Amino acid sequence: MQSPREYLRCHPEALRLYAVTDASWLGGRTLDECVLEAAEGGATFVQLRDKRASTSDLVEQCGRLRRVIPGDVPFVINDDLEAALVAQADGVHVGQSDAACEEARRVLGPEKIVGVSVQTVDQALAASEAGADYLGVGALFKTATKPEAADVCLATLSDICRSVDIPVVAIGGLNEKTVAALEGTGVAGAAVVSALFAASDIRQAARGLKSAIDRVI
Ligand SMILES: Cc1ncc(COP(=O)(O)OP(=O)(O)O)c(N)n1
Ligand SMILES: Cc1nc(C(=O)O)sc1CCOP(=O)(O)O
Ligand SMILES: [Mg+2]
Repeated sequence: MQSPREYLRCHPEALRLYAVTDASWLGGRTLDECVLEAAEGGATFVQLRDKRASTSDLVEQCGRLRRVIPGDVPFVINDDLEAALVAQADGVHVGQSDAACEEARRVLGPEKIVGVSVQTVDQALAASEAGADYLGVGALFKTATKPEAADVCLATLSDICRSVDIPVVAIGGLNEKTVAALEGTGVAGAAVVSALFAASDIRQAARGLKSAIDRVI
Protein backbone atom coordinates (compact mmCIF):
# COMPACT_ATOMS: atom_id res chain seq x y z
CA MET A 1 0.00 0.00 0.00
CA GLN A 2 1.15 3.52 -0.84
CA SER A 3 2.40 5.56 2.13
CA PRO A 4 0.78 8.98 2.81
CA ARG A 5 4.01 10.66 1.71
CA GLU A 6 4.19 8.70 -1.54
CA TYR A 7 0.48 9.38 -2.14
CA LEU A 8 1.06 13.13 -1.83
CA ARG A 9 4.07 12.95 -4.16
CA CYS A 10 1.90 11.29 -6.80
CA HIS A 11 -1.16 13.46 -6.09
CA PRO A 12 -0.11 17.06 -5.36
CA GLU A 13 -3.70 18.02 -6.31
CA ALA A 14 -4.59 16.61 -2.87
CA LEU A 15 -3.52 20.04 -1.54
CA ARG A 16 -6.08 22.01 -3.60
CA LEU A 17 -8.65 22.63 -0.91
CA TYR A 18 -6.79 22.18 2.35
CA ALA A 19 -9.18 22.36 5.32
CA VAL A 20 -7.66 23.48 8.63
CA THR A 21 -9.95 22.92 11.60
CA ASP A 22 -10.62 25.46 14.34
CA ALA A 23 -13.09 24.56 17.07
CA SER A 24 -13.85 28.23 17.79
CA TRP A 25 -15.71 28.67 14.50
CA LEU A 26 -18.07 25.70 14.85
CA GLY A 27 -20.91 27.48 16.66
CA GLY A 28 -22.12 24.47 18.65
CA ARG A 29 -21.71 21.93 15.83
CA THR A 30 -19.42 18.94 16.39
CA LEU A 31 -16.02 18.86 14.74
CA ASP A 32 -16.81 15.46 13.22
CA GLU A 33 -19.95 16.67 11.44
CA CYS A 34 -18.21 19.82 10.22
CA VAL A 35 -15.22 17.93 8.82
CA LEU A 36 -17.52 15.36 7.20
CA GLU A 37 -19.43 18.19 5.47
CA ALA A 38 -16.17 19.80 4.34
CA ALA A 39 -14.99 16.49 2.87
CA GLU A 40 -18.34 15.86 1.19
CA GLY A 41 -18.16 19.34 -0.33
CA GLY A 42 -14.73 18.69 -1.81
CA ALA A 43 -12.01 19.33 0.78
CA THR A 44 -8.98 17.39 -0.41
CA PHE A 45 -6.74 17.55 2.68
CA VAL A 46 -7.48 18.00 6.40
CA GLN A 47 -5.35 19.39 9.20
CA LEU A 48 -6.52 19.00 12.79
CA ARG A 49 -5.53 22.31 14.42
CA ASP A 50 -6.51 22.91 18.02
CA LYS A 51 -4.02 25.08 19.85
CA ARG A 52 -5.67 24.45 23.22
CA ALA A 53 -5.97 20.67 23.07
CA SER A 54 -3.66 18.33 24.98
CA THR A 55 -1.85 15.53 23.20
CA SER A 56 -4.37 12.97 24.44
CA ASP A 57 -7.29 15.19 23.30
CA LEU A 58 -5.73 15.43 19.85
CA VAL A 59 -5.24 11.67 19.67
CA GLU A 60 -8.87 11.15 20.64
CA GLN A 61 -10.13 13.76 18.13
CA CYS A 62 -7.92 12.24 15.45
CA GLY A 63 -9.47 8.80 15.99
CA ARG A 64 -12.98 10.22 15.58
CA LEU A 65 -12.10 12.34 12.55
CA ARG A 66 -10.39 9.46 10.78
CA ARG A 67 -13.76 7.72 10.69
CA VAL A 68 -15.38 10.54 8.70
CA ILE A 69 -12.48 11.56 6.45
CA PRO A 70 -12.34 9.62 3.15
CA GLY A 71 -9.33 7.32 2.81
CA ASP A 72 -7.91 9.32 -0.11
CA VAL A 73 -7.91 12.61 1.85
CA PRO A 74 -4.61 13.04 3.72
CA PHE A 75 -5.06 13.96 7.38
CA VAL A 76 -2.32 15.66 9.42
CA ILE A 77 -2.09 17.13 12.92
CA ASN A 78 -0.85 20.64 13.60
CA ASP A 79 2.22 21.15 15.84
CA ASP A 80 2.05 17.99 18.00
CA LEU A 81 4.48 15.31 16.86
CA GLU A 82 3.61 12.91 19.64
CA ALA A 83 -0.10 13.11 18.86
CA ALA A 84 0.61 12.48 15.17
CA LEU A 85 2.76 9.48 16.06
CA VAL A 86 0.38 7.92 18.58
CA ALA A 87 -2.76 8.59 16.50
CA GLN A 88 -1.06 7.27 13.36
CA ALA A 89 -2.09 10.40 11.48
CA ASP A 90 -0.83 10.76 7.91
CA GLY A 91 1.62 13.38 9.11
CA VAL A 92 2.21 16.66 10.88
CA HIS A 93 2.33 20.36 10.06
CA VAL A 94 5.02 22.40 11.84
CA GLY A 95 5.83 26.11 11.81
CA GLN A 96 9.01 28.07 12.39
CA SER A 97 8.44 28.06 16.18
CA ASP A 98 7.56 24.36 16.38
CA ALA A 99 9.68 21.22 16.16
CA ALA A 100 12.16 21.41 13.29
CA CYS A 101 11.32 19.60 10.06
CA GLU A 102 14.27 17.19 10.62
CA GLU A 103 12.92 16.31 14.06
CA ALA A 104 9.43 15.72 12.66
CA ARG A 105 10.90 13.44 10.01
CA ARG A 106 13.01 11.58 12.59
CA VAL A 107 10.00 10.98 14.85
CA LEU A 108 7.43 10.12 12.16
CA GLY A 109 9.73 8.29 9.74
CA PRO A 110 10.08 8.34 5.97
CA GLU A 111 6.49 7.42 5.08
CA LYS A 112 4.61 10.27 6.75
CA ILE A 113 3.84 13.74 5.47
CA VAL A 114 5.71 16.68 6.99
CA GLY A 115 4.40 20.13 6.08
CA VAL A 116 6.27 23.28 7.09
CA SER A 117 5.14 26.92 7.36
CA VAL A 118 7.49 29.43 5.79
CA GLN A 119 7.40 33.16 5.16
CA THR A 120 10.59 33.71 3.15
CA VAL A 121 12.49 32.11 0.27
CA ASP A 122 15.38 31.23 2.62
CA GLN A 123 13.01 29.41 4.98
CA ALA A 124 11.44 27.63 2.00
CA LEU A 125 14.82 26.43 0.72
CA ALA A 126 15.81 25.26 4.21
CA ALA A 127 12.54 23.36 4.72
CA SER A 128 12.77 21.74 1.30
CA GLU A 129 16.38 20.73 1.97
CA ALA A 130 15.30 19.30 5.35
CA GLY A 131 12.78 16.99 3.69
CA ALA A 132 9.47 18.86 3.88
CA ASP A 133 6.76 17.43 1.63
CA TYR A 134 4.89 20.69 1.15
CA LEU A 135 5.03 24.27 2.38
CA GLY A 136 2.33 26.51 3.89
CA VAL A 137 2.84 30.22 3.16
CA GLY A 138 0.94 33.04 4.84
CA ALA A 139 -0.72 35.12 5.89
CA LEU A 140 -1.74 36.37 2.44
CA PHE A 141 -4.62 38.43 3.84
CA LYS A 142 -5.54 39.64 7.33
CA THR A 143 -7.51 37.05 9.23
CA ALA A 144 -9.54 36.98 12.43
CA THR A 145 -8.59 33.31 12.87
CA LYS A 146 -4.98 34.29 13.58
CA PRO A 147 -4.71 38.08 13.87
CA GLU A 148 -1.06 37.87 14.92
CA ALA A 149 0.03 36.09 11.71
CA ALA A 150 2.80 37.93 9.84
CA ASP A 151 1.95 39.27 6.37
CA VAL A 152 3.37 37.64 3.26
CA CYS A 153 2.82 39.41 -0.06
CA LEU A 154 1.85 37.74 -3.32
CA ALA A 155 5.27 38.48 -4.85
CA THR A 156 7.00 36.57 -2.04
CA LEU A 157 4.52 33.73 -2.44
CA SER A 158 5.39 33.51 -6.16
CA ASP A 159 9.13 33.66 -5.40
CA ILE A 160 8.76 30.82 -2.90
CA CYS A 161 6.82 28.70 -5.40
CA ARG A 162 9.54 29.25 -8.01
CA SER A 163 12.37 28.48 -5.59
CA VAL A 164 11.34 24.96 -4.53
CA ASP A 165 10.16 21.83 -6.28
CA ILE A 166 7.74 20.76 -3.55
CA PRO A 167 4.12 21.97 -3.59
CA VAL A 168 3.10 25.15 -1.80
CA VAL A 169 -0.25 26.05 -0.27
CA ALA A 170 -1.28 29.60 0.55
CA ILE A 171 -3.06 30.43 3.81
CA GLY A 172 -4.62 33.43 5.55
CA GLY A 173 -7.85 35.20 4.69
CA LEU A 174 -8.61 32.98 1.73
CA ASN A 175 -12.23 32.67 0.66
CA GLU A 176 -14.23 32.21 -2.53
CA LYS A 177 -13.35 35.77 -3.65
CA THR A 178 -9.77 36.22 -2.42
CA VAL A 179 -8.47 32.92 -3.91
CA ALA A 180 -8.60 34.71 -7.28
CA ALA A 181 -5.41 36.51 -6.17
CA LEU A 182 -3.54 33.18 -6.28
CA GLU A 183 -3.77 32.94 -10.05
CA GLY A 184 -0.30 32.72 -11.59
CA THR A 185 1.55 32.39 -8.28
CA GLY A 186 2.30 28.70 -8.75
CA VAL A 187 0.54 27.47 -5.62
CA ALA A 188 -0.84 23.93 -5.48
CA GLY A 189 -3.76 24.90 -3.28
CA ALA A 190 -5.42 27.08 -0.66
CA ALA A 191 -5.56 26.30 3.05
CA VAL A 192 -8.75 27.60 4.63
CA VAL A 193 -10.19 27.83 8.13
CA SER A 194 -13.05 30.30 8.56
CA ALA A 195 -14.34 30.36 4.97
CA LEU A 196 -15.18 26.71 5.59
CA PHE A 197 -15.80 26.21 9.28
CA ALA A 198 -17.57 29.49 10.04
CA ALA A 199 -19.99 28.94 7.15
CA SER A 200 -23.56 28.00 8.00
CA ASP A 201 -23.52 25.42 5.17
CA ILE A 202 -20.02 23.95 5.21
CA ARG A 203 -20.71 21.49 2.38
CA GLN A 204 -21.84 24.34 0.12
CA ALA A 205 -18.91 26.53 1.19
CA ALA A 206 -16.49 23.73 0.31
CA ARG A 207 -18.10 23.30 -3.11
CA GLY A 208 -17.85 27.03 -3.81
CA LEU A 209 -14.24 27.20 -2.67
CA LYS A 210 -13.23 24.14 -4.66
CA SER A 211 -14.77 25.59 -7.85
CA ALA A 212 -13.12 28.95 -7.24
CA ILE A 213 -9.73 27.29 -6.66
CA ASP A 214 -10.13 25.07 -9.73
CA ARG A 215 -10.69 28.22 -11.82
CA VAL A 216 -7.37 29.81 -10.82
CA ILE A 217 -4.94 26.93 -10.24
C1 LIG B 1 -1.15 24.74 5.78
C2 LIG B 1 -0.69 25.56 6.93
N1 LIG B 1 0.12 26.59 6.70
C3 LIG B 1 0.54 27.35 7.73
C4 LIG B 1 0.17 27.05 9.02
C5 LIG B 1 0.65 27.86 10.19
O1 LIG B 1 1.56 27.09 11.00
P1 LIG B 1 2.32 27.81 12.22
O2 LIG B 1 3.08 28.95 11.69
O3 LIG B 1 3.05 26.78 12.96
O4 LIG B 1 1.15 28.39 13.11
P2 LIG B 1 0.01 27.57 13.90
O5 LIG B 1 -0.94 27.03 12.91
O6 LIG B 1 0.68 26.48 14.66
O7 LIG B 1 -0.60 28.60 14.77
C6 LIG B 1 -0.68 25.96 9.22
N2 LIG B 1 -1.11 25.60 10.43
N3 LIG B 1 -1.10 25.22 8.16
C1 LIG C 1 -3.57 28.86 10.93
C2 LIG C 1 -3.09 30.00 10.16
N1 LIG C 1 -1.76 30.17 9.83
C3 LIG C 1 -1.57 31.28 9.15
C4 LIG C 1 -0.25 31.73 8.71
O1 LIG C 1 -0.15 32.79 8.10
O2 LIG C 1 0.72 31.00 8.96
S1 LIG C 1 -2.96 32.17 8.86
C5 LIG C 1 -3.88 31.01 9.68
C6 LIG C 1 -5.35 31.12 9.85
C7 LIG C 1 -6.09 31.10 8.54
O3 LIG C 1 -7.43 31.21 8.84
P1 LIG C 1 -8.51 31.75 7.83
O4 LIG C 1 -8.59 30.79 6.71
O5 LIG C 1 -9.77 31.78 8.64
O6 LIG C 1 -8.09 33.11 7.41
MG1 LIG D 1 2.52 25.62 14.48
